[in-house]
Amino acid sequence: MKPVKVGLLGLGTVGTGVVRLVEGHQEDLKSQVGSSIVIEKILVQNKAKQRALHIDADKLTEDPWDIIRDPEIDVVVEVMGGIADTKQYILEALSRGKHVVTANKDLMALHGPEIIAAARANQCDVLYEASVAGGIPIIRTLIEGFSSDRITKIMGIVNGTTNFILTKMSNEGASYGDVLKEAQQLGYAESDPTSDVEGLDAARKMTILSTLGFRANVALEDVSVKGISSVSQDDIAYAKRLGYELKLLGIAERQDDYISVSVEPTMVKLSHPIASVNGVFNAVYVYGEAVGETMFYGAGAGELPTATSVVADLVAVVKNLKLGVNGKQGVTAYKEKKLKTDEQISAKYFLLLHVADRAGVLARITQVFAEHEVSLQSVLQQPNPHNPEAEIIVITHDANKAAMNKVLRAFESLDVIRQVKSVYRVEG
Ligand SMILES: NC(=O)C1=CN([C@@H]2O[C@H](COP(=O)(O)OP(=O)(O)OC[C@H]3O[C@@H](n4cnc5c(N)ncnc54)[C@H](OP(=O)(O)O)[C@@H]3O)[C@@H](O)[C@H]2O)C=CC1
Ligand SMILES: N[C@@H](CC=O)C(=O)O
Repeated sequence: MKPVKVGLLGLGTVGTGVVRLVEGHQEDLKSQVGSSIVIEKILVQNKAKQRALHIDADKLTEDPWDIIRDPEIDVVVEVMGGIADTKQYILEALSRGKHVVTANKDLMALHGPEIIAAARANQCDVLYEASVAGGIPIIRTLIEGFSSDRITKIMGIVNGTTNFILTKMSNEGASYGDVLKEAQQLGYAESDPTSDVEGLDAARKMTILSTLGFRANVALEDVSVKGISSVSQDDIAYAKRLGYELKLLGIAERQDDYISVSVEPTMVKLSHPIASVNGVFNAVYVYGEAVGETMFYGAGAGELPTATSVVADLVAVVKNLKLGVNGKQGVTAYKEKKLKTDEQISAKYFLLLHVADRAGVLARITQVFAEHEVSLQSVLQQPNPHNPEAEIIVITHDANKAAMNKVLRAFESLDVIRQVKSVYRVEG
């Protein structure tokens, strides 16, 4: 078979890893697919920029159409990021019969169905394994490994930057700002790290995972999102004292065909395997009705881990080329989603309340929970280290989200409560 020619859009953290793997593992790749894989041209923003790798100058271009419109290019690998321009390049590449591999979760979460339909119409592959959980092959696992099962829960640490930050805050007492800078230097964070710390990156990944896992048309706006920017050292310390780690979790659940998807900082019981997933590592816990509990673990971001997923997709495209089956994989039709109401969403909650330190306070607070039928697992009252008043820590039993919201609204007008300091979901 003649060499397969690749046009690479982007030569940053991930693009550099892709070049290293394709060049460094060339013989091994060739032995798997029967032809060499050649990176023919590379799109960058600035050809004059110093690069971590030596690349022949004539391979670099600042004009995307040099790649998209080149009839010699068989596969476009998109690792430049962004949405509007990238979508245009990918759709044009597909219309010209080129296969596409992308690491772009922003694009796939928003426009995945349209891009996949365009690929199918042109009998092309569009593969996006690296878009979720970096080096963990979770997308292929959900599509193929779970094809015989019915998944009811997908829960994961799917953002490496925030897990890196929370781990360093928890284990080393490091400051949020310093660790975020370190994550940026290590190439983990998005070009605008707001999408990492505010949970949007994780929400995009959970949109992709829940669409594939539940085989339903979940959209980004269906995901309720809260990030970690308001998590304090105090919250982390309390979590630890009570036997939990605070993690940014994506949680997708299905019950009787009703779905909920959220991203939120969550107290995870230390005995749950997700609690010990640290640093830039990601983990995705999947519960299938038949298989029971499973968990997939690995590096969630960074040059080579992410590049392994991109290059594995490239290998899959070339194998499909050999078999003449491009554009024929994947789920052909997703079910119309049904979203759970707040009354149908059930979880345990942790609350940290700053309260007046006087007789009867605890009774008035527990009364509010009782009025809304939220039952309590544990209640702890102690002096508040920051002022002369007191703190109450409550962990509820499973409660529906609507009832919890009513409790929180009632607390706004309860004079004995000075401040609802923190509210977190609890898992495990
Ligand atoms: N970093 C990671 O760990 C992971 C990243 N991803 C995704 O992979 C993609 C790439 O991420 P990453 O490698 O970190 O990004 P970087 O910012 O490190 O690299 C982006 C690359 O694309 C080029 N580029 C960006 N915009 C343009 C443009 N408009 N025209 C031409 N070239 C452009 C840049 O050129 P130049 O070099 O000249 O600036 C650079 O080479 C993103 O979608 C990201 O979300 C997915 C999983 C993990
Ligand atoms: N910024 C992302 C990169 C990988 O998707 C993360 O931190 O997980």
